[in-house]
Amino acid sequence: MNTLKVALLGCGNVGSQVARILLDDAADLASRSGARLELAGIAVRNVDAPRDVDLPRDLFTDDAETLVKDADIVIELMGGLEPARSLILRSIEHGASVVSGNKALLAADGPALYEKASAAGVELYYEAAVAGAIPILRPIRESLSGDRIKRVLGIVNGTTNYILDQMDTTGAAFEDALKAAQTLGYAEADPTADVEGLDAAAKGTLLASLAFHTTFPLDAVKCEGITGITSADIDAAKDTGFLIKLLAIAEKQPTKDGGEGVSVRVHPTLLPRTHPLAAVHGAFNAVFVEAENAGELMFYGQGAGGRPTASAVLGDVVSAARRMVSGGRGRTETTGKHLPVLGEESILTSYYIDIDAADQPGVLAKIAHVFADHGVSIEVMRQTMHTEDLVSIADGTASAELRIITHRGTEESLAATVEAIKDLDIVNSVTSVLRVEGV
Ligand SMILES: NC(=O)c1ccc[n+]([C@@H]2O[C@H](COP(=O)([O-])OP(=O)(O)OC[C@H]3O[C@@H](n4cnc5c(N)ncnc54)[C@H](O)[C@@H]3O)[C@@H](O)[C@H]2O)c1
Ligand SMILES: N[C@@H](CCO)C(=O)O
Ligand code: NA
Repeated sequence: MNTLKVALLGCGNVGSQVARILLDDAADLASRSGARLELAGIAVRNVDAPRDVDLPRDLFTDDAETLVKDADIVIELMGGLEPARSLILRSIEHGASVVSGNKALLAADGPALYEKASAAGVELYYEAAVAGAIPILRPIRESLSGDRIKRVLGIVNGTTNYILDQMDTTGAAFEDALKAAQTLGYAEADPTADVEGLDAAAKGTLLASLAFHTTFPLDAVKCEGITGITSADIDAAKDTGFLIKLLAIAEKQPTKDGGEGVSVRVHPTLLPRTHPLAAVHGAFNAVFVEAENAGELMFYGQGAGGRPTASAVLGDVVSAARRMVSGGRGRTETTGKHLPVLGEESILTSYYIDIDAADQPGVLAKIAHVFADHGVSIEVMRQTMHTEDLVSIADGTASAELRIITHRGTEESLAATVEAIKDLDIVNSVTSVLRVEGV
């Protein structure tokens, strides 16, 4: 049996688990790959740093450049753009196949890296980069390649799903839930990428590129994180039979000339509690795919954490090894469709708007007028009195809460409607504005 040399770059949450599995499960991995997978070395910043997993000291080096020169397969789990990018390029130049979990790098620079790998006849796999352990990239790239995907809705960030779930189920404060997610190893080194939606945006572009065979640039994603979500938003959602999830939504949308384009957006989203994605708790992830012929599919599992993510990495390593043993190329990126990339102005969505208004005759009519003037139609409107104080009702100082869900409209017209409502003299405040899916 041949031996393939495997170089590991990074030994943190994920890398340490990958090293452990490579050593502990060597016999199984060899029989599935058709070659022995020899862990040749692990590149880290500090070879003497304490580690959660007990690994042979002589495997460690701080010289990643030298390590990748002799490798057949390089596993990049350092994160960040540099030196990860240069080391991946160097590995490809030396003829190694590469497995990475680095969504930030792939979303920023994927096309250039896939092209280099393709030209060199080696594989570049990254199943761990989207939704951790869940097999989602390979099913989209291979199993669904005979279908047409219309839309992908993903809970693809474990940290934010954990935070929102804690806020919803235990009433936890945002900061406490974030600290717990960091301790559990879900969060990025800088959790801003998680809570501001950037991590989900990077994953959204990778999903869109594979699903729609069109490269989707990261800077074209409309991205809003969860830092603005208050307990009032959580309570209002609960009260109306919804919950809030941070979704990455990649979809085909009609273009003005009658064709179709692709949009990607990330934002906190209200979902009915009966929606399949509403059952995704804790740091779990799920990707809901709507395809023309397959219909609706849901992929569910652990999207973060060292061991689950290591499972996806090892799956890619075995696939790359098998290719090396049997020869021939795997399926490469198919971005030849070149659909137009749509910006914010073309995105169609529904809004939930919570309005604190005076409880006077004619208030509903005034508010309904603003919607009509902006061409936005209302799907549901519900009114709740804020007071049972008969004096304030009689003298006209009572207030009412209006909860409105709109039909789908453009972001532009919905945002303008909200601004115009805020300006009405009978409106005290607009207390919550969230986008809605699944109604
Ligand atoms: N943690 C998760 O749940 C998870 C899930 C999916 C994907 N990922 C991705 O996997 C990658 C690794 O994540 P992690 O959570 O294991 O990160 P981590 O911060 O725990 O580990 C990073 C490791 O890389 C090493 N490293 C960083 N820069 C280096 C450099 N310049 N030279 C040598 N070594 C260097 C560090 O010493 C550390 O050992 C990231 O790209 C991350 O986005 C992580
Ligand atoms: N920080 C990421 C890790 C998995 O990519 C998350 O919370 O989902
Ligand atoms: Na995955």
